[in-house]
Amino acid sequence: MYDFDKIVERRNTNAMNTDGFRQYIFHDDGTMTFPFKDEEFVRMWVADMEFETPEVIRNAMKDRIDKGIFGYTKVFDPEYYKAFEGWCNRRYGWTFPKEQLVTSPGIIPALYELVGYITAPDEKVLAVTPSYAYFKHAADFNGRELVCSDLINKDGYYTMDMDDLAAKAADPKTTLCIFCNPHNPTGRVWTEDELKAFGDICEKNNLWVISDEIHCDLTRKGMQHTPLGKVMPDYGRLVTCMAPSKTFNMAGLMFSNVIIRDSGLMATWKARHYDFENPISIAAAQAAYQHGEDWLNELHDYLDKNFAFTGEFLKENLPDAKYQVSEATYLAWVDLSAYFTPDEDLPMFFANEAGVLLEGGDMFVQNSDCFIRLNLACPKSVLEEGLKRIAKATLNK
Ligand SMILES: Cc1ncc(COP(=O)(O)O)c(C/N=C2\CONC2=O)c1O
Repeated sequence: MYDFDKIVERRNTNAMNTDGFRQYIFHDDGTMTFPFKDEEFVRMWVADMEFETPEVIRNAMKDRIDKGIFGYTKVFDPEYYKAFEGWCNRRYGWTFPKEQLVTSPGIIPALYELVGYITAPDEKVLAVTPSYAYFKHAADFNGRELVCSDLINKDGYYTMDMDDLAAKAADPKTTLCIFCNPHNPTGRVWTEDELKAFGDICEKNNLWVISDEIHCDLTRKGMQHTPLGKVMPDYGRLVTCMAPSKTFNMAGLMFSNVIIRDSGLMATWKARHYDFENPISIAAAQAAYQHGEDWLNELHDYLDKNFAFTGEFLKENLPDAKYQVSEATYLAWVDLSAYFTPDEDLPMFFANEAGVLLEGGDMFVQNSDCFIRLNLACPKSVLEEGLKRIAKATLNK
């Protein structure tokens, strides 16, 4: 019903994906040159999708535009809470009272604020690694030390090192954990048992936890996301972050959900957070949760096929690459340590030798040497071209 094979032109739309890669990946000041024109690159880096945002969402945005005025706006209409809470209840069997829900122009801005609201200047933030770099940036921005607990990698399947987490959580100066559930970049969907073990460590050490669940709607068929709040139903020091931005390719609309249980932290948020919102973003998010399910189900089918194709391709063309289908996200995490050494700059190599833009190596804080992360949320034809170029450049190096 939906055309995920369609190539959508993104240039001249101020897209990070097409125009921001030099600065973000290579910290370039605009002088860097490559043996490829910008339009010749296969873009598999930043986590947004090459698929059109569902028409049902775009129609809701157009309807709001037709109302004609875009003055100061907040989420006053209870229909938004009903749509989002209904989504969580239907899909995850999890719910929360309306007074715990606030919104933020993105989860990263919320993390930047919450680290400052929750931790004192001399306190530390805990995260598992490899990690989405912005977890470290949120600590850095607030002048807090990030303490890393390396995930255990067993043939491409990652698990939490509970003994290491327990030891690091026991430090009285470590007061907050930013937890990625599901996990970017390894793609893990944490099981209830893993979440309970993690939750026990947090509870024993009275740790604040921000559970970043932005990827929760993007699971492979048969995988079930469990909100951390579901296995810690009575834990007051939990903040849960979710958003339609990854799910429906609307990150540019800057709209996400923050569920704060602690009344004291909520009071601080309400006192310090600038809570006006973009009226078109509210309309889009509400339509996503009310009417986005059909499109999402078809997206799941398409992504599952892209992950399966990637596995077959690597087995045939880069047999020493280690790869497991990600249980969630649209990001493939590929171990190329059989072909590269830790000192090699993989994003630079693949940009110059393959004309592929990807993230990898030390872009994920630590515990990520020789890995590349591939965005598979693109038409199959684009994925195939990207994989062919990656394999050719790797084998010819
Ligand atoms: C775990 C996680 N949290 C938050 C965000 C961003 O939230 P926002 O501020 O957009 O609401 C991302 C986006 N991840 C990206 C974006 O580009 N590459 C990535 O890995 C993410 O992976």
